[in-house]
Amino acid sequence: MSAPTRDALSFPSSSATQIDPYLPEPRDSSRILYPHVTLTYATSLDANLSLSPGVQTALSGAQSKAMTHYLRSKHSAILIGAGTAVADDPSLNCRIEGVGGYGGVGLQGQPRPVVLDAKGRWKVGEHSKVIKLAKEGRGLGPWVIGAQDAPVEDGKYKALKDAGGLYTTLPTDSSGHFDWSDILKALGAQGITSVMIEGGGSVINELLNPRYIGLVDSVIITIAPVWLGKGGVQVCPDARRNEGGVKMTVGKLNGARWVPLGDDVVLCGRPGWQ
Ligand SMILES: NC(=O)C1=CN([C@@H]2O[C@H](COP(=O)(O)OP(=O)(O)OC[C@H]3O[C@@H](n4cnc5c(N)ncnc54)[C@H](O)[C@@H]3O)[C@@H](O)[C@H]2O)C=CC1
Ligand SMILES: Nc1nc(O)c(N)c(N[C@@H]2O[C@H](COP(=O)(O)O)[C@@H](O)[C@H]2O)n1
Repeated sequence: MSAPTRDALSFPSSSATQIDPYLPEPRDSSRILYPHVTLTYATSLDANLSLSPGVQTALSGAQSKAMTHYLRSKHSAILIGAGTAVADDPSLNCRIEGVGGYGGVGLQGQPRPVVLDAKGRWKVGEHSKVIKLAKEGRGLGPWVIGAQDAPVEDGKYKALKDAGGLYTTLPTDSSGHFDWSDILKALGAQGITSVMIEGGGSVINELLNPRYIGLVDSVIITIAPVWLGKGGVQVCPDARRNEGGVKMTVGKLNGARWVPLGDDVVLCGRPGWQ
């Protein structure tokens, strides 16, 4: 057991029971091929994730932030795109009271950070928060997924390896993108049974695209009572169109549940089409 820490967060069980139906079953071995996918992010009233690309913007209040860390404790991995890794220098660990590093045993309850970095944009190293936390025993080392022909700067493999992480590659299509089925199968092959995908804008809009929406099990959105204005990183997926280019259907959340948390509201549901 590690000593409880001052920065540990807590999330009341009365709120947790409202979110739990949207979360993966613990240790669900049927999810080996394709992990359970929870898409989750915080947005403004005008559907922005941040003020502008590359700018970290705090939207979640204290209670919804604790909810995000509760979600992190319920997934075996947490995935972001390189744009978010570069903008935010995120910690990507779980800081809820009782997980490993925050009062719990070993690294129990800590999710594996995964960063999609097809073009080698994220200069991860000793200075990165996620690396420091892994070395302090407060998080797992990150896995970085690059393109097979992407440049890898000196020291990247070592920095990741020393922190218990790794660098791996996947094939890309002609526009340099991984196929999401390949990403999820690669995680499943490493024993990941559930992944929480936090963003940023490109990642979320891709997964809400009609082509991929079937891979997403749950969506959990924190809506903060602010407007960020034009020029932000916006959640706005491609529409589903017929051959003539006319919009056919609208995406929607089935089984929607609204959970007020402080000044924010958390919307949970299962994605589908109307
Ligand atoms: N409010 C919130 O909950 C969140 C806000 N953010 C914000 O979002 C912004 C970053 O968003 P974006 O610039 O859109 O970047 P992003 O985080 O979506 O990363 C985009 C990059 O990820 C890689 N990538 C994504 N999908 C890929 C695929 N299928 N195949 C290969 N590589 C892929 C590529 O390198 C691409 O350039 C930041 O300002 C950050 O602060 C990020 C996460 C959550
Ligand atoms: N839930 C949530 N609320 C916000 O207001 C946010 N800006 C984000 N951003 C995401 O959280 C990551 C930061 O995590 P750490 O606290 O550094 O562990 C960031 O990278 C985004 O994915 N999320």
